[in-house]
Amino acid sequence: MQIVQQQQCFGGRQIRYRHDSQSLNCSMQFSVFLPPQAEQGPVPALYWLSGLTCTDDNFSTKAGAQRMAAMLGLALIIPDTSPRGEGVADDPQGAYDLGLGAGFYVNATETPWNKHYRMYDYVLNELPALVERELPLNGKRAISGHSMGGHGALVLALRNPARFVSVSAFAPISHPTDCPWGQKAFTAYLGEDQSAWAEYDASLLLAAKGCSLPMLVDQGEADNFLAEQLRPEALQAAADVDGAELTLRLQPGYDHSYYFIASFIEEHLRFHARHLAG
Ligand SMILES: N[C@@H](CCC(=O)N[C@@H](CS)C(=O)NCC(=O)O)C(=O)O
Repeated sequence: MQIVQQQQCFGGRQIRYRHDSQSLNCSMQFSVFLPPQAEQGPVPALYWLSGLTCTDDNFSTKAGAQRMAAMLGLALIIPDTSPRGEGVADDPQGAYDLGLGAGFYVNATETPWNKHYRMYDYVLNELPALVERELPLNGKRAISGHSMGGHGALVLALRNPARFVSVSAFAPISHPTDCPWGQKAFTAYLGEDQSAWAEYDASLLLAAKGCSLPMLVDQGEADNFLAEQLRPEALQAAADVDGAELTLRLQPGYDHSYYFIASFIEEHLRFHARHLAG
């Protein structure tokens, strides 16, 4: 992997890398924050998955996570939200919620998407193997994300609890099989047969399998997408069935933006650092 850009930040380093991804079959960029502690020895990592229309840049420049990550000694690993580049399929209408910037963290099975859209494998396997080989990371991982990325974080953790110590989300798409964003993306990427969709629905996964990981979810009550797209009550109902360790907090007045994320990221970082230290 090659360094594209590098800045000092809170005594650590904010770095953007480019590499050839085998799972996505294209060249990809991702960003990393290495805290000052990484100069002394390997540190744990928080993976951050962004939402629709984002790249690795949104979280890096808008969330203000680096100050607290530097204090806590946490690395931040920030992938892009879809495969990119020439030859990578996009929505023919150029919609923001399908194709580029909208990979939904699934392994697509339908053409033309199945050539590149394998973000599930990328985030679960390829990216951790790469950064843990190349960077001073100790192999302990937590995962978080926003909206589509909150969905990705929950699904990855619920399906692979041994890979992560904790999971959190901001305004996650909690029940994608039952909302317009999820139904549109899953129909395109996974096909009409809805039996394949359940593996990528956090509420269905939680109801079916339970979860032993600590889960923290923040949701703004003034979020325009709350009722139609995000459905946190479905996640809460699933957690209630098996007594999963979910803390769902409704935050009055907050919308869907990075101002909301910036307001609560410190608490999420402290939550993950507590579990990563154990
Ligand atoms: N209104 C937006 C919907 C997409 C959106 O809200 N994206 C969220 C994630 S779901 C985001 O983080 N946007 C980028 C940003 O705020 O920096 C649009 O049409 O572009």
